[in-house]
Amino acid sequence: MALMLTAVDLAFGYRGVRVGGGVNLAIAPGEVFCLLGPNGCGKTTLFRTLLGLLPPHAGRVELDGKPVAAFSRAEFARRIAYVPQAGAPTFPFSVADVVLMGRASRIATFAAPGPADHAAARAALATIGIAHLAERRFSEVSGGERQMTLIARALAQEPGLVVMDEPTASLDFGNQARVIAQVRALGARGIAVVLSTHDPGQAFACASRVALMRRGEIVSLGRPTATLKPEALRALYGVDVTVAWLEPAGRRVCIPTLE
Ligand SMILES: Nc1ncnc2c1ncn2[C@@H]1O[C@H](COP(=O)(O)OP(=O)(O)OP(=O)(O)O)[C@@H](O)[C@H]1O
Repeated sequence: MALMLTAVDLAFGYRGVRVGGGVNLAIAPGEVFCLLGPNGCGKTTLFRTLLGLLPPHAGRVELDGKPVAAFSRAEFARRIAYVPQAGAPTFPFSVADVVLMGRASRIATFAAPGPADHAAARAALATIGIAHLAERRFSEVSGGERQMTLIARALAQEPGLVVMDEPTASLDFGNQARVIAQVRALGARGIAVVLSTHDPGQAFACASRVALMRRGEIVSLGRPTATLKPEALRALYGVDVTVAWLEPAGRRVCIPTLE
């Protein structure tokens, strides 16, 4: 399902606390949009506002030209999935049950999940490569495995767009690569992804566009090669950065230049 998420002159924050503003965005169908910025700059707060979980302080968020507030949560969830930062879990469900919960917006009230829902959940587990965890308790798998489970849940939802808040945080080297490959695969299947990360190199690996956020404002936005310049990254993070084309990888990489 191709859809378009837009933010117009958006200001965002918490009750009585403005975190950022002046945000204008249009996420196109199937694009991978990466948000970079230092700790505390407002990435999560912006995402929660785009998802309609926090009311805008000013401006508006629209989905296919309609205000997000005009959608019921179920209508919204059939279009947009959210992969939050994997926090400490409290519920004693199995991994398979958590993934099946991604189907909730597609199941009639009071109805049980049907064969198509179980099949979608199984397919999502297999795509993410965690079918072997299906019967384990969500509260007893590792932080990385929980993150992979939440990504599988988003896939089972069959959305047009997935918002992922630092999806590679707490993942080991291999799982980071698998998640970024999965992000690329979603984009290739026409599912848009909006993700935040602390690794600018990941934007080169998967993003069609990247935005740099500083103190709640987007200070630069464009294609990764045009936006992720050493000077811009230095201004953003306060460290010297080397950006270089790495022939064997077939893409640019980005590393801090240590003194
Ligand atoms: N519930 C809240 N009420 C008030 N202020 C909050 C709340 N949650 C976060 N903040 C503040 O909002 C600002 C932006 O936080 P946010 O979590 O959006 O940053 P972030 O860019 O996602 O950070 P990180 O990269 O560390 O995850 C911070 O100053 C934070 O302290």
